[in-house]
Amino acid sequence: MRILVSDDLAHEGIDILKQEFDVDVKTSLSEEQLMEIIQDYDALVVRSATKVTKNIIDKSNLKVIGRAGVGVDNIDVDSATRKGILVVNAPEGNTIAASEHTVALLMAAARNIPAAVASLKSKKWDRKSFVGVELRGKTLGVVGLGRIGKDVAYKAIGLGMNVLAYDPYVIKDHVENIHIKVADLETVIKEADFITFHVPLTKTTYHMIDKERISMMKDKVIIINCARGGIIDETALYDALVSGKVAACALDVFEHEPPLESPLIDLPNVIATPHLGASTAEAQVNVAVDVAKDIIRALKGEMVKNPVNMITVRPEEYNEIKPFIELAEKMGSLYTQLKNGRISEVEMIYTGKITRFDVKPITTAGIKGILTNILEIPANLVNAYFLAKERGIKIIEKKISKDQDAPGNVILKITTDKGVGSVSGTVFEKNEQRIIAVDDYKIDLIPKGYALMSFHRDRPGIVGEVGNLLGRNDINIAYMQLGRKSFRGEALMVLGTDEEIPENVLDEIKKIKDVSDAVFIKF
Ligand SMILES: NC(=O)C1=CN([C@@H]2O[C@H](COP(=O)(O)OP(=O)(O)OC[C@H]3O[C@@H](n4cnc5c(N)ncnc54)[C@H](O)[C@@H]3O)[C@@H](O)[C@H]2O)C=CC1
Ligand SMILES: O=C(O)C(=O)COP(=O)(O)O
Repeated sequence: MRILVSDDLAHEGIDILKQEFDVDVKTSLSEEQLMEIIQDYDALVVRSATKVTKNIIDKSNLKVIGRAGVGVDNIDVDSATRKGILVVNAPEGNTIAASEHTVALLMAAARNIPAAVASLKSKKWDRKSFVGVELRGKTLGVVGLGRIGKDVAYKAIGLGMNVLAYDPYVIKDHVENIHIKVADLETVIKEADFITFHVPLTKTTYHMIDKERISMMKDKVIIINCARGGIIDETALYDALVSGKVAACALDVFEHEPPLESPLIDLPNVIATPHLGASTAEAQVNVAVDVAKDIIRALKGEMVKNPVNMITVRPEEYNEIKPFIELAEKMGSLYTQLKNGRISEVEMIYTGKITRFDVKPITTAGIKGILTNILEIPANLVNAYFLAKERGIKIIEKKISKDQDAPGNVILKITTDKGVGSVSGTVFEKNEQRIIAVDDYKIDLIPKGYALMSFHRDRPGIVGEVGNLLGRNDINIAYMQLGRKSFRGEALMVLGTDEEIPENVLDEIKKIKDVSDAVFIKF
């Protein structure tokens, strides 16, 4: 397998990748250049410079895209997800670097440090022009209270600041215990003397600070943005810096990078660094190593640590749910091999001890199994939900957790325009997977290898007739299962076979008296 690294990555990460796979490092490629070579690679590793566009993704045969850092706004994650390409990032390794850079910018802006340095270096001894403001006792507004925002808040509290934060996704009580006051966005921007941003760039956060919101801020506010350009409308910010509404701002990030044409960087009250938040020796090693390890896990088909577009399984739960993930996929695949019809709803019902866990990965695997036989695009655990949603399939997940000590059971119920059908499965001790029912037929089937499933009316001799026919065609029977609704009533026969059953033999089976259907199943 081949890996392309298209941005600067610390050699510690590249060394890890090289131990397992072929690695090429080619940086500063244009979209066209990347499109020309991307088909040759299974994995792509980027930082923020490479824009991983839909065009690149569509051209690629990538299995995984790794982001050595946090923000994935330079990757078209939706296009990757649709194609079943896993996206991973390295969200922990640069928290401290970004948080320390934020504090550095905060202090530099409060004390006019860059301008004062430049003045002295131009041989001027000017002390009057650079009188600053103190941080102690002032209010720092923190927008986005994730890893970096929280760390900045702790540091600000250490500097004697009051912290007022806005993050609609954090639990208020939890952070207020640690002296961070939480409020809505308007209150934060109205009351803060300094405002710092630590939200990802998304459709919701794009231009969340515009002309109107700037007008609500205190006069002479100082703004720090070490998160993403695009969160603040740069034209509105420019006007406010010129008018003096905003006293100063410190920017590490810009809507278009490099921002060499941006009038913002020429303003005297703007401090600007070239996206250096994560650029410390320590952070670069951390993120390169973290992303390299996840790329290797992904290429080896193992569970990754930092998926962006796939459900995470907690490592301590993985061993418990893994056999159910495998089983659910086989149940889904069995269903769509056995029956057809336009699927409108998939319901996964869980009982017994599996209900103690997060079952979403199992549901996803069931959907993957269903879609694998009916879609052109290969379904996998990354795109299964997405593809199902795109086809208008409603997905319901239900846990019936009355007896959490009973063996775990999964029922997959599928509604189509031809009716409702189901497959049930369980996992015994030692992770033995079994399919225990198809519709109302009770069976006990190990979902492995090949099987013939035939529906017939129960009568003496019918099993022998099917067996004989397979024998005549040199198809060996490995095991047999019979499920019937009633004595001499409708029945389902499952014959495990060592060989594949060709179409013509299936047709002959279907012609046997009282056989209503016969399907060859591959697990
Ligand atoms: N300048 C640089 O070099 C670096 C910049 N970054 C940027 O910083 C961002 C934050 O990084 P982390 O703290 O590690 O991410 P994180 O995911 O831990 O935190 C982001 C926080 O933003 C919150 N959030 C999301 N949407 C929001 C909204 N509409 N309003 C308010 N809060 C919202 C989330 O609830 C979360 O708590 C990254 O997404 C990245 O864009 C990260 C590292 C380095
Ligand atoms: O991790 C992030 O989100 C960053 O913005 C860091 O970007 P970089 O890897 O230094 O180009």
